[in-house]
Amino acid sequence: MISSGKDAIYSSPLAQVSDFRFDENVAEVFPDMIQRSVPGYSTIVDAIGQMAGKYMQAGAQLYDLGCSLGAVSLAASRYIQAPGCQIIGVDNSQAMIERCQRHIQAFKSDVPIQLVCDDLQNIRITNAAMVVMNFTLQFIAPPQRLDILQGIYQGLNPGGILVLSEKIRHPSEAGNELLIELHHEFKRRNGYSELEISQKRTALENVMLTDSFSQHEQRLKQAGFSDVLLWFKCFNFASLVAIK
Ligand SMILES: C[S@@+](CC[C@H](N)C(=O)[O-])C[C@H]1O[C@@H](n2cnc3c(N)ncnc32)[C@H](O)[C@@H]1O
Ligand SMILES: O=C(O)C(=O)C[C@]1(C(=O)O)C=C[C@@H](O)C=C1
Repeated sequence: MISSGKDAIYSSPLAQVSDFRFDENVAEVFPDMIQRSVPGYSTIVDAIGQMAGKYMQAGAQLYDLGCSLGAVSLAASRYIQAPGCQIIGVDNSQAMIERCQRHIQAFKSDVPIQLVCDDLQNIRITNAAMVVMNFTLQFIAPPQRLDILQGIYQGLNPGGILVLSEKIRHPSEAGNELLIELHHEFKRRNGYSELEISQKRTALENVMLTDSFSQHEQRLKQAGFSDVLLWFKCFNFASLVAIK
């Protein structure tokens, strides 16, 4: 593993909080940031690996869209047993892809992992037994989300799955506020200050637009998926499996 630091990006008062970007500063502290920000992150990544062990068929591809530092790709590579598989990790952040390459080299995966630095919307999915978007779709402009899911559906082999993890919004205001408060308390317990929590919330406001569970379910069905299941939820973080 290459060295990575502690997330202190929002720890000092900023004159103006700019929109959140997956740049060099974020890439450098990303393992710490995501672990302390997303309840159940390690559980989710490991379970996605287990699903790769079950669903990957001989000669098929797994796409990890918005792969960041490759946590999902590496977890999948530890569980895949089927011969001749390939993992394709895609991210449009150069800083993430460069670090991801170093992580993967350090790990020496048995399954080949190919990295592509591009907008995931330019990637044609083919011969896929599994596609993963682990906290990535939330960063795509809402009008483009259905198109992306349709492309994934078309590129999946019969019986293939999409794992979609997202921060979600509860439809009622009171219910949503409760989930947000529980999430903020999770962050406090992981050492984030009120200033860090509020400045990051501002930074994410325009770039991370969340949908409700039923919006996700409806869109996945509209894209063609025959079954959609919620397999993980903690506060306002959820992970779904959509089966072709
Ligand atoms: C929250 S992180 C994903 C975490 C990662 N999947 C994991 O499990 O550790 C979101 C990632 O999606 C990438 N991303 C956002 N929009 C993208 C796009 N249009 N195309 C490709 N990657 C994108 C970001 O650069 C970032 O690395
Ligand atoms: O920190 C938050 O409040 C988040 O919403 C978490 C979240 C995510 O869901 O992707 C946002 C940005 C960072 O990439 C890490 C985690």
